[in-house]
Amino acid sequence: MAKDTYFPICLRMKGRLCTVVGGGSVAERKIRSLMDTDARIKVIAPRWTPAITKWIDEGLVLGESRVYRDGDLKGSFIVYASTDVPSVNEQVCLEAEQEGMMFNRSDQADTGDWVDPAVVRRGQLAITVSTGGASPGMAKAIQCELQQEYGPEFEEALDWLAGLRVTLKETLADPRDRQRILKELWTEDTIDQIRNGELHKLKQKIAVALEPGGK
Ligand SMILES: C[C@@]1(CC(=O)O)c2cc3[nH]c(cc4nc(cc5[nH]c(cc(n2)[C@H]1CCC(=O)O)[C@@](C)(CC(=O)O)[C@@H]5CCC(=O)O)C(CC(=O)O)=C4CCC(=O)O)c(CCC(=O)O)c3CC(=O)O
Ligand SMILES: NC(=O)C1=CN([C@@H]2O[C@H](COP(=O)(O)OP(=O)(O)OC[C@H]3O[C@@H](n4cnc5c(N)ncnc54)[C@H](O)[C@@H]3O)[C@@H](O)[C@H]2O)C=CC1
Repeated sequence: MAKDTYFPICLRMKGRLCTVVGGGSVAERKIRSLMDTDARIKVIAPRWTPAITKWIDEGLVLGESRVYRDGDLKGSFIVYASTDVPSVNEQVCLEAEQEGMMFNRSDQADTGDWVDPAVVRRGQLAITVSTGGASPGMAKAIQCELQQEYGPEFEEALDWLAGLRVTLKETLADPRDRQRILKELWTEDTIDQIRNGELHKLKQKIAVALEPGGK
């Protein structure tokens, strides 16, 4: 049978309620990932890991210390069914489906609305890897490689690029002018220059392009 092809998008999570049912190592990983965003996070489980306990104590996560009950998902934007009991996960997914909420089922790759990718974050840069459930181990291995290849210098470079874009929008009225200048940046060696911490070389390219009569 043909495999599903998943559609990658980046969701805006600010203020949205995400409910995680289950409090084990998988739930912990899902919550850790949600905590990179400004989502509101609720976890429902009779027992949870020390890391989850700490987040609840710190007020970063709302904890309901009990088994899942029908109706628990009220108000959720997205839902994780992440217990180690398949019949419970099934119930959670059923409620989510009835309520029209998107859900992820941790114990079944091909059930649910999405699968989580492995992510490397460098500030606003998010590099995601997905094998669509075929091999989470491979996704993780590629994530480890990308972590080495794309270090913290990419966060700094992206901050600068974002600022540059804002400035150009403010100072150059014609979008074609902005595009011409920004295209000058992206030559074969730009990524290596960022990697080598040579942001000044990017700044130089922009300065040249901005000169009167510049390229
Ligand atoms: C479908 C998916 C659903 C979902 O969770 O969204 C899913 C499902 C399952 N994972 C299983 C096993 C493992 N998962 C990991 C690791 C990660 N799993 C993640 C995502 C996903 N896992 C989604 C698909 C992603 C994709 O394919 O690209 C990552 C990328 C992100 C994250 O979880 O946030 C995170 C790595 C990144 C990180 O750590 O940051 C490891 C490796 C390890 O832990 O070292 C193992 C053991 C090795 C192995 O099996 O390869 C099992 C089998 C359980 C069993 O055998 O019983 C199932 C259930 C099934 O296959 O049905
Ligand atoms: N998506 C992924 O990356 C992976 C998924 N899995 C799958 O995810 C499942 C969970 O894995 P772990 O977190 O390692 O299990 P775990 O055993 O560490 O944690 C299970 C959690 O579910 C809670 N729970 C049990 N019954 C519940 C109920 N009725 N209501 C609410 N919470 C309940 C437990 O209190 C516990 O917090 C595994 O069974 C496996 O099938 C496993 C490895 C990776």
